[in-house]
Amino acid sequence: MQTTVSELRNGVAKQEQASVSSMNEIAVTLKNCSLSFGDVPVLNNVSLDIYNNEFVSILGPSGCGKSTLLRLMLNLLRPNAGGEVKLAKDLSIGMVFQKPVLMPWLTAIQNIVLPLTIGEKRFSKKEARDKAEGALRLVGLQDFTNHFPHQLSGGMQQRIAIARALAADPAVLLMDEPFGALDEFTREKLNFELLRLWESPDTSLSTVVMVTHSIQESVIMSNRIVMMSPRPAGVDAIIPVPLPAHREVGMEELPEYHHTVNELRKRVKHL
Ligand SMILES: Nc1ncnc2c1ncn2[C@@H]1O[C@H](COP(=O)(O)OP(=O)(O)OP(=O)(O)O)[C@@H](O)[C@H]1O
Repeated sequence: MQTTVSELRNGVAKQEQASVSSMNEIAVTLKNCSLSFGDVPVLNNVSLDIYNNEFVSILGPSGCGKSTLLRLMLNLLRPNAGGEVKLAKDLSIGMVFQKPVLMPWLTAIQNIVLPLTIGEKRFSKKEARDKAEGALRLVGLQDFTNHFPHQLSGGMQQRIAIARALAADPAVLLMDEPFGALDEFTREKLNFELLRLWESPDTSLSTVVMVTHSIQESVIMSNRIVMMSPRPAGVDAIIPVPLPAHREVGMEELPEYHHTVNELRKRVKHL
């Protein structure tokens, strides 16, 4: 069936694809990945498939190895012998960290342009500027192009960091507690802004993997939740979230939401 533009705008198409993700192509796969820092084992035989078009959250006890898992996916770390990390061919990957890590002496747009003009996949200055302007529009900060980080709120700075990652047109976005440093109000606002960006036909983004400490955030945002065990971490459970595909404010009232939150709480107690 042909997808209409309005369906896409409503975010239905991407989300529906996610709900049948088991039939979709794999975006990132980890097979039998163990990893140690010196003689400290951090990951223990982690196998995980992340599908195109899905939103996956990673939960687990502090220090269990969630960031390490993202760094494996990003190819910044290699697993021990016998482990394998594969990114589907031609898929580009972006990363957003807990803190926005902006250069204080550069304006909002200069912070986004800079990484586009260095490294392997380099754009011309004009292309980089156009992409950065587009990304600022996506996150609603087009009127703050020439502001410096100290002139922006914490939430706005994190939006710049998201825009910086999106400007490079990633298909897969890895996020390490992206909203952990924000107040509850800003955090909830950005949760839904991120979902709308993920659904939007104006971005190349199809897959998000997000580390979070918040059970509630993971349930409201994800299609599946990966619960990690304590270090050396393995996959304790993978929990599908039975909420309607298009997430909206107020779904926290639904029984499916409470059921999933309670199930995760019980699991956390037994870890
Ligand atoms: N570069 C490194 N060298 C040595 N040890 C490291 C390094 N990076 C992480 N570790 C250790 O690996 C373990 C897992 O760290 P990681 O940051 O992946 O955990 P996490 O689950 O993301 O933690 P948190 O939830 O607290 O952010 C920790 O014990 C940490 O001290």
